[in-house]
Amino acid sequence: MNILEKIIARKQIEISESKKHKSVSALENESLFSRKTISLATALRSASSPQIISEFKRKSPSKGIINDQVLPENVTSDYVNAGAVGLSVLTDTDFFGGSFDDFLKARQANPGIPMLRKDFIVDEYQLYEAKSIGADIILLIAACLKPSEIAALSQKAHQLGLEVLLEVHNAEELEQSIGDHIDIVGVNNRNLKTFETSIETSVSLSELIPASFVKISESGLKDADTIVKLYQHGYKGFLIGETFMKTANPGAALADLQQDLTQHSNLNPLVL
Ligand SMILES: O=C(O)c1ccccc1NCC(=O)[C@H](O)[C@H](O)COP(=O)(O)O
Repeated sequence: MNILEKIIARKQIEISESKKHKSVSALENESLFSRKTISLATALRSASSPQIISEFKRKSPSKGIINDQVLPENVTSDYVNAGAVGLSVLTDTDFFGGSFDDFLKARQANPGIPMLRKDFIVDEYQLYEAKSIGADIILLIAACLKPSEIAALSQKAHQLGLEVLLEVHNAEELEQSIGDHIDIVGVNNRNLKTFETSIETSVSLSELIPASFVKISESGLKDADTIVKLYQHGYKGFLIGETFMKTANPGAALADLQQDLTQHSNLNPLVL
């Protein structure tokens, strides 16, 4: 089994346990469920410079513990103050050390910013969970869902007012899974078999993504030069976790990157 298969196998068990403990109606009765969601796609579409989606990530299968010394409410507030366009908070516990509690603390501290529930969504029930904790956007990973499942989960997500980020790793996943039901396309630079990251994945897929989609690049992003290069290939957003989280002050690391981006002389996107 590769890592994604292991995560999904565990996730299925977790979902069936969660369903026993909390019904969909109970999730619908949570106070945040009726909250009006905020669009990340709109914020990205209207931006005229590279935008950072900053991730709260305690650990990962590729790196082990990244940072177990910081609090989600502090880090995410610092991210927002440093100019993040959106927040991504891991809610997977077993592989990433995240939780609903982390998400709720981040949401409570930052009521006015789009937040991605970063998890492995394979069941409609998880969309109700996402809505109940105050998420605005959910992730659908093409590598672990059939195109028909992506379409059905997207439709339900939209009914609940959630946006959909489709994550792809290659051209085949992109061609099979993309459709009008997708709000944002994310290209993940991490090879899930080797864990290596290569921004060439984002570069090569950029021209295959129709211009009508807002696109973001995910994983292994470390510096302004790389972000500007990808911005020139049409990426509007950049999902960054480890580069910030591995420092003692993740918010300050984002502020430094923003400063580097501001000073960058080469910010015009390529006309593709
Ligand atoms: O991060 C991992 O090791 C990982 C392993 C298996 C599946 C997913 C994984 N990461 C999820 C992500 O997509 C990243 O957390 C996100 O793109 C941020 O990446 P990074 O900036 O490299 O932390």
